[in-house]
Amino acid sequence: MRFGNTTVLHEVTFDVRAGEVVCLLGDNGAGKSTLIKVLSGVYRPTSGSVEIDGTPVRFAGPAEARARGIATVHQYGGTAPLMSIDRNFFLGAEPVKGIWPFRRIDRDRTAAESLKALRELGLSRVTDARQLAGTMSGGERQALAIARAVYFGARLLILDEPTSALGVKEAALVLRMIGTARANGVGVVFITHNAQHAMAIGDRFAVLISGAVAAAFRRGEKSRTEVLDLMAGGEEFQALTEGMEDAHGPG
Ligand SMILES: Nc1ncnc2c1ncn2[C@@H]1O[C@H](COP(=O)(O)OP(=O)(O)OP(=O)(O)O)[C@@H](O)[C@H]1O
Repeated sequence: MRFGNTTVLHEVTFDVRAGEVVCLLGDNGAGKSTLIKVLSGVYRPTSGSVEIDGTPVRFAGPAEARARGIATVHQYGGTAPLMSIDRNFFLGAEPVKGIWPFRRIDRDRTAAESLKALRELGLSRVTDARQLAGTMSGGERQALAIARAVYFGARLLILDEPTSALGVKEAALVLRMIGTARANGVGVVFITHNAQHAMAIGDRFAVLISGAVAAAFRRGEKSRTEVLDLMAGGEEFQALTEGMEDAHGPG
């Protein structure tokens, strides 16, 4: 993928199968966001191709990618805090009742159906779907966005740093929801800076460095330290912590 004279992605071969979680790791500026935008139809690749079921596809825009089952959830979940949980869940696909021109959203059905779906998908703390989404925690909002994608039949779910702003329990909730998506046969691309989160859920891993896939491996093939080092942040982090020990002096 080039922008003018700047090549942001090259040598990126990357595949995701149904029912697996592929973690895309990489430091800031490695090209993760650009890759997501290519996969989700925001950018058309200047060379190379995106294939679904082995057939090359060209998306005119994100709506076309969504129509082919590619759902993208960004860091803050894409939920509207001042809308109720059920409206967020259905977002334009609400069941309606009545006959035109008296058609209206069937609020009882949206509330009941979204609550049932969220509970089946593991969001058990939600008891009233008419509550504002803003009353949910950050992790619950992420989980809601993932649950919605699974419910509406996403085949590929792209998660852009869904756990990076969350505490441990909240991150665990999101990781569980990623597991639910996988169990439902959805292919997941999980973008993260957090090697621990990646290793908790990933089946395969790809490390992106300066726009190229520098390493690709399966679960269990590398230790956490090796992964951290690969993520280019690893060596720097070690140097940084060693530097800090020096700064504290002995004892
Ligand atoms: N539209 C563009 N035009 C020119 N350069 C771009 C464009 N978009 C991104 N880049 C450059 O490409 C590189 C990769 O950017 P990208 O946002 O994909 O990285 P990233 O891995 O997602 O980083 P981060 O974790 O910080 O979001 C950066 O050096 C960025 O400046």
